[in-house]
Amino acid sequence: DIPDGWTKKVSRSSGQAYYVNRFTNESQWERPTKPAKKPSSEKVQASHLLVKHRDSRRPASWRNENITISKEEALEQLQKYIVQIEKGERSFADLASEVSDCSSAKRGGDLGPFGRGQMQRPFEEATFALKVGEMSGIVDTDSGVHIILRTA
Ligand SMILES: N=C(N)NCCC[C@H](NC(=O)[C@@H]1CCC/C1=C/[C@H](COP(=O)(O)O)NC=O)C(N)=O
Repeated sequence: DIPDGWTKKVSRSSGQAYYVNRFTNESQWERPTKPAKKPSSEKVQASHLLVKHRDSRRPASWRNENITISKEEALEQLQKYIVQIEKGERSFADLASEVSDCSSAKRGGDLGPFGRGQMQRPFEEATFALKVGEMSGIVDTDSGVHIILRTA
């Protein structure tokens, strides 16, 4: 029969067998060859500074009800913020609270603890790859362009 963690089902439309990962509920046509992986329950905590642009999924924020800058312009702004933080001219939280286009700006950019599957994938991958206390480079999501500071 099939490896642990998988359920075999038959597609009503095609009569084909398919396999469901009991932990993630993801399904696949291919017959699984190894046990289904349990998503780790590991939590991380991070703050971010988000600069939205006209192609953002929601081009509006607490500080600007109609965001029209181009993605190129947003990247230039973010690059300047990175330099200010790396030179120690501004703290991450201080700058995020002033310029971040996310409501988390009110909390210095803090998003609170989160596990896998909660944030957009590029943001999640970048955060989980950081050590605690480390700042990311520029991370691109449907929300806009971000820098991330992992805090826990
Ligand atoms: N669990 C917490 N704290 N809140 C739920 C987060 C939902 C999550 N959000 C994101 O992935 C974006 C990118 C990283 C942070 C983030 C914040 C967005 C960015 O702004 P928006 O594009 O939404 O206008 N504002 C709030 O959600 C998602 N799966 O869409």
